[in-house]
Amino acid sequence: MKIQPLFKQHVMGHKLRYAIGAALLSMSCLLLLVIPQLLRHFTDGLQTLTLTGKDIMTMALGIVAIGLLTAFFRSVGRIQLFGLAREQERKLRNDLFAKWEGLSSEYFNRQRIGDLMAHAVNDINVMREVSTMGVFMTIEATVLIGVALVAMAGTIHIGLTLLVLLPLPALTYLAYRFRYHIQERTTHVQEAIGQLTSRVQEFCAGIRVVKAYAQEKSELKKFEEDSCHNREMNDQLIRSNSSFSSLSQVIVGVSYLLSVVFGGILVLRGDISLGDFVAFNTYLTMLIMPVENLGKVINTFQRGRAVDIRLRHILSTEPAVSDDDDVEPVAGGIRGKLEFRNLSFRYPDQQQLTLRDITLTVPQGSSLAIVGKVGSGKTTLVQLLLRLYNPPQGTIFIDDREIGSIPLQQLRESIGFVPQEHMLFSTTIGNNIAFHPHGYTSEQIEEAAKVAQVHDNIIAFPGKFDTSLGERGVSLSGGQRQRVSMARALIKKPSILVFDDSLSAVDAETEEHILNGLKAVMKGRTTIITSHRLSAIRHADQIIVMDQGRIVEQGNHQSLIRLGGIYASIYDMQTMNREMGG
Ligand SMILES: Nc1ncnc2c1ncn2[C@@H]1O[C@H](COP(=O)(O)OP(=O)(O)OP(=O)(O)O)[C@@H](O)[C@H]1O
Repeated sequence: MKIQPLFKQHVMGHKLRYAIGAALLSMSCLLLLVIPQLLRHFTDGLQTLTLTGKDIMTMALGIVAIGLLTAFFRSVGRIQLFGLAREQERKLRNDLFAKWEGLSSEYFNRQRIGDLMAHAVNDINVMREVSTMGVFMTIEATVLIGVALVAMAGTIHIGLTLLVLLPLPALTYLAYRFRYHIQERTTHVQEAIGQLTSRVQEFCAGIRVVKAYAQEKSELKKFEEDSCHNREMNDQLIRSNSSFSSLSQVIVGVSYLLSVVFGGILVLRGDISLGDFVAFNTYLTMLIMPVENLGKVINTFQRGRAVDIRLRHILSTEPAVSDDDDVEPVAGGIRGKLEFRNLSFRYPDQQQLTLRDITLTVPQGSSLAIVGKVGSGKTTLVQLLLRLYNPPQGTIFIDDREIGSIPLQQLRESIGFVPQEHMLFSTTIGNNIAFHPHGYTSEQIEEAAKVAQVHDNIIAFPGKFDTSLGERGVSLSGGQRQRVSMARALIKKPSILVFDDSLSAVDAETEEHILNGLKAVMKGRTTIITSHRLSAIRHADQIIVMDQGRIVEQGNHQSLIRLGGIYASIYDMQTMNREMGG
């Protein structure tokens, strides 16, 4: 998908408002340019002693009036243009967030959080700078430089104007030379900030591990290294920026010198009046700032261009998992019959197959348990059911429909998924359970919490269900987090329930309570449980044992024990452990 440059898109969408803002700002610049003409008459009048007190008063009032009008037009124009820039900033952030929401797990596996944050915060700030200072200074510089030069050449002295203009192409050359340099260094700064943000984010997420392993010093050292790198990158950018700005000032200074020396000679020779000389130098003084700003404008647009390319790259990223155009919702809703047909799957960028030739049917309303060693592919199998990754065409069917032909929204709304890592949001416990745009009643929230065996824990908190959680729910224990996460899936009353090792952080007694509570909920719903603990799954209608991505044993608890294979040996070992423990 090709996207137009973002700034161009925004301007084209708000042509009239940009035109009004530009007109108001131009008006203020034009008014400002009247002042040198007033000074010219004033100086000539003084020199010829023809000025009256009334003339002086009129001139003073004129300058005040111009000052007030300039300020008025400038500030209204500024409000208009800056308002547009804020509008663009808001829209870009929303678009970026919406884009990220649509992208699949695969994309996020490849990104560092710090980089994503840098895009959302710093990159968009640069875009705002383009639309505020960039636009503002471009209009100001164009009008001030253009009109001042015409006034200088047309009304004062064309030769002198051309002379002071001579050094200016050097400024353009300079800007050209610095162009890629500054862009490159800006990218390095963004990367360094991304690295720093990732480091802080990772540190905060892993604070318990850092402390438990007494790694504070080494973490601080790593942070210092990143911090130094960030400073170095910023120093390099500052050096480039200041060299550019100093050299441009030297060039402007040369123009000024030429004006004073040769303008002075022209006055002495009587080619121009003293008033002309004063007006000429006032114009030149007025030019210095916009000419200097021209450098900043080029600089800002260069940075903007680099950011624009980056943001457009993100905004045009196609999600790896998305609906085809011809998807049709399953009439009457998904009921929950699952079928895997010769499913083999390899993660993108991986050589090895993670799942091999999985063939399996899970009748609607029945339960399937998946056991197997670490890394045998249990999570991968359930993630494919949610289409967090794309399974190969024709390998997974739900209610006899190929999974790819079911709208993603309907598919995911029909599955209550309790993932291995229990992500809780920094809001109340109630909101964490009722994680749905339409919300749920407090009775439904309490009921789900009861089935997940976390109700009693929650009402023991002073704020009960309104208790606010710290970021990622760190104020709850691992087991409590697991059960809140489970309540979130149960409240949906989905046709398919998936528990991915969801009982690992609860004790045997709580596990028993949860499983008893789940019996009623599971009635009529297809349920998949992956677990390392056989006690959690032995009542499942169907159990599969996975090894290196394959189903190596299949049956129910009794038949697998009779088989005397891997399942039986895990069962023996766990039973022995329990007996030794008890
Ligand atoms: N996003 C990914 N990209 C590439 N490889 C992955 C990805 N996720 C998992 N894998 C690999 O796929 C294999 C199966 O992982 P999976 O998480 O499905 O195993 P599991 O049986 O659920 O393990 P566990 O019991 O530890 O949860 C592992 O070798 C793992 O390294």
